[in-house]
Amino acid sequence: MTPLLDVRDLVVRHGPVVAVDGVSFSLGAGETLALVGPSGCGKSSTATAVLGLRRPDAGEVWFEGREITRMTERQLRPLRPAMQPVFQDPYGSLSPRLRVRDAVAEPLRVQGRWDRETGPARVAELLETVGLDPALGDRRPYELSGGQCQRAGIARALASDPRLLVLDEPVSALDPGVRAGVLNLLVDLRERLGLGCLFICHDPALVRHFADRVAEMRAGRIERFS
Ligand SMILES: Nc1ncnc2c1ncn2[C@@H]1O[C@H](COP(=O)(O)OP(=O)(O)OP(=O)(O)O)[C@@H](O)[C@H]1O
Repeated sequence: MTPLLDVRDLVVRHGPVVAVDGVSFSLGAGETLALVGPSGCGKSSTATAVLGLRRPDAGEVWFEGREITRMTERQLRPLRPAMQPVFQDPYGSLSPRLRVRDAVAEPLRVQGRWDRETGPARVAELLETVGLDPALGDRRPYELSGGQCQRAGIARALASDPRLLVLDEPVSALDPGVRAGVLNLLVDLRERLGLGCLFICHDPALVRHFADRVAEMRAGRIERFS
C-alpha cells in the first residue's frame, strides 16, 4: 500500500550547517512515528521540509504517492490542508488579533468551505472535539491558558481535515500538569480520526507512550528505528 508519507535521503542545509544528512523513513496512514534526539540534531529541519515549508537541498518527500519536493507553490496549495503542523509555542500558532472562534474558522474560510448556516456549529464542534467549552471561542489567545491555547491550535489544525499531523514538541512548552491532558487528547484524536502523526520530541519517556515506532536522530542522521 502507498504510505501516507515517504521521506527519501533528505538533506537540509542552513548555510554551511548540514542539519539533515540523508534521512529516510516512511509513515502509514494512522501510524505515529516519533523523531527523537538531542537539541540541534535536525528534527525541526526535517519537519519543515516534510511540511513543504522549505525545499530540501536533496532528497524527496512523497505524500500519498505524490512527490511534493519539486512541486510549485501552486501545485502544493491543494495538498497543504492535508498536512497540518502543531508547534511548540501554543500562543505562536494563533493570531493574537483573532478571537479563538475566528482563528478556528479561518481555514474553512480560506479553503472556501465556510457556510454561514453550518459554519458556527462546525467551529463549536471542533472546540468540543479538543475538549474546550465552545464559549471560550469568544476569547483571544492571551485570555487562555497554555494548555487551552494548544488545544485551540489543534482545533484549528483539525478544521482542515488533515490526514497527517506534524507535531513539533507539542507539549514541551506546557506546564507538566497539563501535558498529560493534551497528550491524551492527541492519542484519542489519532485513533478517532485515523491521523498519521510525525511526533517530534526530545523526551524518550513521552515518546514511548505515544508512538508506534521511534526513529532516533543524531547529528542529522537516523541512527536506529525501534
Ligand atoms: N534557520 C537556521 N539558520 C541556521 N542554522 C540553523 C537554522 N535552523 C536550524 N539551524 C541549525 O541546524 C541544526 C539542526 O537544527 P534543528 O532545529 O533542525 O534541530 P532540532 O533537533 O529540531 O533542535 P531543537 O530540539 O533544539 O529544536 C542545528 O545545528 C541548528 O543550529
